[in-house]
Amino acid sequence: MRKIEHLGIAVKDLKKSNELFSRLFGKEAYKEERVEDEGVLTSFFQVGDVKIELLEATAPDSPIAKFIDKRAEGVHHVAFAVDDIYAEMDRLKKAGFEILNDVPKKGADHKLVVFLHPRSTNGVLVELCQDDVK
Ligand SMILES: CC[C@@H](C(=O)O)C(=O)SCCNC(=O)CCNC(=O)[C@H](O)C(C)(C)COP(=O)(O)OP(=O)(O)OC[C@H]1O[C@@H](n2cnc3c(N)ncnc32)[C@H](O)[C@@H]1OP(=O)(O)O
Ligand SMILES: [Co+2]
Repeated sequence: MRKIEHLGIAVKDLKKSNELFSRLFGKEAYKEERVEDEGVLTSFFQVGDVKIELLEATAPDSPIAKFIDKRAEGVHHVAFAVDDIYAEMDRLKKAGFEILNDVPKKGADHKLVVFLHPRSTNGVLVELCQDDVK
């Protein structure tokens, strides 16, 4: 794992949270992107080397809707940049972590992503992302 690539923050209302985080960072989100397969609408802010990904649910069964129902708005996941996602999945599987998807999925902002179940990572949902060159 090279570095923290982004922090994912679950929000109820992306428009309102975009305004709030724009005031916090003193700049606008650089993009918004819908990821239908994850049931989310996202926006991204660049803060130094790290990105902040805001996530609003677009369906009631979206992981973001379930998270906010059970808990509250707030930090939802930590995403780490990797160079070879298959090698990292293999390493983590052998090290006893529970990988949630066998095949990397298309994430937002030109990434291939996989998730580790929070029950295998001290309650923190971990995402691995690799640049999607296609
Ligand atoms: C935009 C694409 C991508 C990117 O490019 O960056 C994204 O970031 S998409 C982000 C949204 N997608 C995901 O989160 C996919 C991975 N998550 C999952 O597969 C599921 O959310 C889950 C982690 C397997 C949980 O699903 P499920 O078992 O159906 O939900 P429950 O609500 O029943 O929760 C079970 C259990 O897990 C706890 N939980 C859920 N989410 C989190 C979380 N983000 N961090 C920590 N813990 C989490 C939840 O509280 C339950 O715990 P208990 O109540 O103690 O059983
Ligand atoms: Co993410």
